Amino acid sequence: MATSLNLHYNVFNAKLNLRNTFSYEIPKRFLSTENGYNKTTSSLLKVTCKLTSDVLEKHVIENGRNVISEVENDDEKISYTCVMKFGGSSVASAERMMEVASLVLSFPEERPIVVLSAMGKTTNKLLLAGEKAVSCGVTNVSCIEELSFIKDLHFRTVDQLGVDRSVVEKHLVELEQLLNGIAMMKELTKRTQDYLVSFGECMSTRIFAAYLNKLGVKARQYDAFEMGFITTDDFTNADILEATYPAVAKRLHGDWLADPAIAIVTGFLGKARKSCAVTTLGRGGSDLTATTIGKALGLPEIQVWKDVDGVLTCDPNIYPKAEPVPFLTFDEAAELAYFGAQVLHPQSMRPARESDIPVRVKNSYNPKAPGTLITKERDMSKAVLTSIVLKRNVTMLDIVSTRMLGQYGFLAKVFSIFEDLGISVDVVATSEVSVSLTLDPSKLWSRELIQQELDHVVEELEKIAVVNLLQNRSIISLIGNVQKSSLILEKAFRVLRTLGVTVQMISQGASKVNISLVVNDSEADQCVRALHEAFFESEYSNLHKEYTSGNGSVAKSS
Ligand SMILES: Nc1ncnc2c1ncn2[C@@H]1O[C@H](COP(=O)(O)OP(=O)(O)O)[C@@H](O)[C@H]1O
Ligand SMILES: N[C@@H](CC(=O)OP(=O)(O)O)C(=O)O
Repeated sequence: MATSLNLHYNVFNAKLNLRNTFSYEIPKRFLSTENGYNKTTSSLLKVTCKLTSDVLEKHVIENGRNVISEVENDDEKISYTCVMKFGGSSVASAERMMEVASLVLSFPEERPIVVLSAMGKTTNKLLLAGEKAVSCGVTNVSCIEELSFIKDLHFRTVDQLGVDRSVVEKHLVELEQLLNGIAMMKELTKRTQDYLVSFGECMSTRIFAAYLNKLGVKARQYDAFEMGFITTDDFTNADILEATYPAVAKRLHGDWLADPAIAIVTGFLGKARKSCAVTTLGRGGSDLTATTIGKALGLPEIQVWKDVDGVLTCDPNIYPKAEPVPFLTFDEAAELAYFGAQVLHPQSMRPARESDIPVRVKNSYNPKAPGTLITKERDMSKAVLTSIVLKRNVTMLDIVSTRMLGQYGFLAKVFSIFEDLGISVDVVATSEVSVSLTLDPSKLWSRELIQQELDHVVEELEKIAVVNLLQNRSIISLIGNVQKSSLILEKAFRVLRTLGVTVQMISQGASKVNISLVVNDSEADQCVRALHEAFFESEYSNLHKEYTSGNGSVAKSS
């Protein structure tokens, strides 16, 4: 196999000095006559050189591209070929773990890194157990229902899988000790909360690795906080730092070269750079773990396995007729996740987009379904609406200038108030003297914006403006081709008018893939269902298809 690589010139040089050999073709533009390249030969030159972990690492860091799958080695491929993330629902029981194991092993040509979330609803149970421990008193910790549930689930799972109980015993003892500590201190800090929830992923990965080993498949378990995931110290919502990429690449490649084994990595976790304590990446953060590993190793594909047939046209819990979306761009997926589609972590697209690695969302309950492929670009010529997303419990502010400040000064002051208070703004619409905006309902991913903070925002804004605070609003985001915004809006407004719903704010995002509408919370579900029917099910959707394929026009057909 000889494939062209976007090799950096000096990496190419470095590679020529090596002993073990592999070969690939390098595009002419990356070659120099200094390396003995003869310009009269073909545009691609086949190069033979040695591969070491240093070279792999350097190449991956400098090029962000996959070498592993492109490298030819006479005997075997060199290292990992793909990352597969399985969420909590995919590993909720022993039965599910067996299915995931057979799914992983059904790709014998792959050498996967498997990222796992905690089993089922373990993270929620751990959080609840922590809250109960704060107030239940030390003597009652062992009676916390959620602790018993977690113990039962994990012991039952290891027993059913036929692996030794010692795989999780130590963690379950430590978990109870931690809950005792929380009960004693009558306090659950965010730092302790992160340590508490980390037990979920630490146990699921240990069980799964032990099970693969029992099957005779060599697997090695990794705690992300011990293998190079370095984050900010923002407990419960930490950001991954750049140093993570080389550290993770070095660790995984080094271990593979020393002793090849399937890697089983805890999702969602990291290690705080300053305090060195365990951090979490925000709820649903295992998706981000997977894309980070994909980027670190420059893998050809990142697979995210869920309990649905891919990213759907809307949340199936709101409307069960939601259908899979076959293709998405990174921008669409990021916008969709940010505006509330639970299916992907809001930050998870960033590493994939930065390294241009396709992300495939698949269903572990239905592996044959094609799923959703997320890439940098896709053919948008026929795309109108891709998905409808709902974000509930949004607070909206109408801020009208008292003209104390000029136009620039007014907007600058408004946004500096939000910055000072550390509150994220979602959707914004401005006129010369007023601005309407919505606030992220969870200033931090896990915590509600509290009334006291809102009062403080209003107090600050009232120094320069007349402020109207509107709560219990929802943002309906129409993700799709904003080039067709007239068509989308025409149809959306017709639907909303039929329902008698007043749209309180509209914003067309700079991303060019999102039009957001603000409505009352109480009307939101009904709007999503009606919009879904109109865009994806009714004769209207056929009208769209006709229109977008150039066979008709809205004016003519309507
Ligand atoms: N647009 C959407 N497409 C697909 N799933 C969605 C969407 N919006 C919400 N969901 C919900 O997200 C769930 C999958 O996300 P999540 O529970 O985080 O998966 P996992 O735990 O397997 O990673 C689905 O079961 C579905 O209920
Ligand atoms: N277990 C964590 C991390 C995660 O990503 O979970 P899931 O993949 O099940 O959404 C959570 O519940 O938030």
